Order: sequence, then structure tokens, then C-alpha cells
Amino acid sequence: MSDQPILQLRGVNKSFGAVHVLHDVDFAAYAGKVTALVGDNGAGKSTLVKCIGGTYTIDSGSYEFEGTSQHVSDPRDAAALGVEIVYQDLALCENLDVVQNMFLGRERLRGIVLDEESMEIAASDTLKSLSVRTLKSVRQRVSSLSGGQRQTVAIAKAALWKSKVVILDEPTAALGVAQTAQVLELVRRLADQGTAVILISHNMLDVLQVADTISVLYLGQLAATVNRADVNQTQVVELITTGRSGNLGLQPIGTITGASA
Ligand SMILES: Nc1ncnc2c1ncn2[C@@H]1O[C@H](COP(=O)(O)OP(=O)(O)OP(=O)(O)O)[C@@H](O)[C@H]1O
Repeated sequence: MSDQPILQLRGVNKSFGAVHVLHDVDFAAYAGKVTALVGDNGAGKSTLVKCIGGTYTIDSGSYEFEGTSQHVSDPRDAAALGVEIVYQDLALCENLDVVQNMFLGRERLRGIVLDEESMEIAASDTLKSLSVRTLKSVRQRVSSLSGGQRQTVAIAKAALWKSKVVILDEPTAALGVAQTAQVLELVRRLADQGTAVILISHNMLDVLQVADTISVLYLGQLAATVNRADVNQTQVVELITTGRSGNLGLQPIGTITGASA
């Protein structure tokens, strides 16, 4: 695996009118790694992710993908690069089944009819490759699935489409203990397949369990990027709540520490 990030933002600023939300933010994601993006309410996580996903255009700074500078000003630009955001609402259609949801908008045709067989095989293969055992049938309607199963379908959809960077917005927020464990295992397997996973979460246990690297935003600035192995929960919470950690001996806000892949 490469030490070079697949996605690299440097010195990113974003304002809404007079409100300066992101201040010189550096952020990177690596193929095969889970990068957690954490921060208190209003720290700027959603804004940063929307800049990555093309919903917002950065005001200044650089956006590099696979080492090449990009101008991303539309979600289609990000999608063309292979960046997929799985939002909390999951954007699944209740009245369609798992296969139909995974292929929604990108259906396969055989002649002029839908190639149901090939789509079903591809969906099943993707779920198998991610060791998903929680779905009874890929022909189940989404309306009959649990929250964890729905999250699984949304993540598997990103895997099916070979997304290179998958951003997961609070994937376990609405889940119980067992389903949370299953979704975190899925997150890990997605990264193990070579995807760069960005995990937004307020749940420190989830973050510490699954992340390789943790980037902490504090009041729109990057407080630190740390390797999971170098920190404990207290230190991450301190970074989230104060923007610095005395225990880590980190420099003040804006410093990247130990962020090698
Ligand atoms: N469109 C906007 N116009 C003005 N201010 C905005 C806009 N979007 C976000 N902000 C402000 O930017 C700051 C960061 O918001 P953002 O939603 O990115 O934080 P967050 O870390 O995702 O928070 P949360 O964890 O609560 O979702 C907040 O102070 C918010 O009010």
C-alpha cells in the first residue's frame, strides 16, 4: 500500500458570507485505511465533507486526488473521481429491494430489458466479498430491513461501484450494540479491500475501535491528526473539547502529528 494519500486537502478555507467556518484545514485519506473525522458539534466536519463531496466549493487551498490537483465544485465532480458519501439518511428507496437499491440509477440492461440476473449476481458477490451475512435475501425490500441492514446495503453499494473514497456520516448513530459491531466490521472490511474510508463519528469507542488515523477539528481548525495507536480516549476527547492535548505534547492547533499511513 502506498504511503501517499489518495485524497489530500491542504490549507482549505470555507466561508458562508461573513461566517468563516474552515480555517486552513489540512486533511488526508489513505487507500486501505480508516480515517476518523471527529470534532464537537459545529466544529466543521459536515462542511469539510461537503467540500470533499463537491456540495461546497473550497474558497482557497488545494484539493488533490491521486496526486493530481482537482477543481471539485459539484457532487458529480467528486463522484467522477470515485468519492462517495453515505449520509445518515442513506438515500435508499423503501419500496425497492436490495439489488434495485444497489443499482439505482446505474441499472444494467440486456438489450432493452433490465438484466436482473447479472445485477443480482453482482450485488450478492459484493455482499459476499464484504462477508455480509445479515441479509436473508437480496430480493428483500428495504422497507423490511433493520437500521443495521440498511446501513450495510448503503455501504455495500459504495463497494459495488468501486468507490475509491467512501465517507460514512455517523453510520452507527441509530444502531444497537450488535448492529454497531456488525457495521464496524463492515467498515474495516471495506478499508481492507483497499478503499479509503472516512468515518465521521461522535462515538469515541467506535472511532478507537476501527480507525487507523484520527483527524480532530476544533472550531473549524485542524487540532491534530494522530495515529490511533498513539492515543487513548482521554487524549482524543481532550483534543475535541480543547483543541489541544497536553499529554500528547502536540503543538497548538494546525499541526499534523504522526499522520503517516
Ligand atoms: N450554510 C451555512 N451558512 C452559515 N453557517 C454555516 C453553514 N453551514 C454550516 N455553518 C456553520 O459552520 C459551523 C460548522 O458547521 P458543521 O455543520 O460543518 O459542523 P459539524 O462539525 O458537522 O457539526 P455537527 O457535529 O453538529 O453536525 C457551524 O457553526 C455552522 O453553524
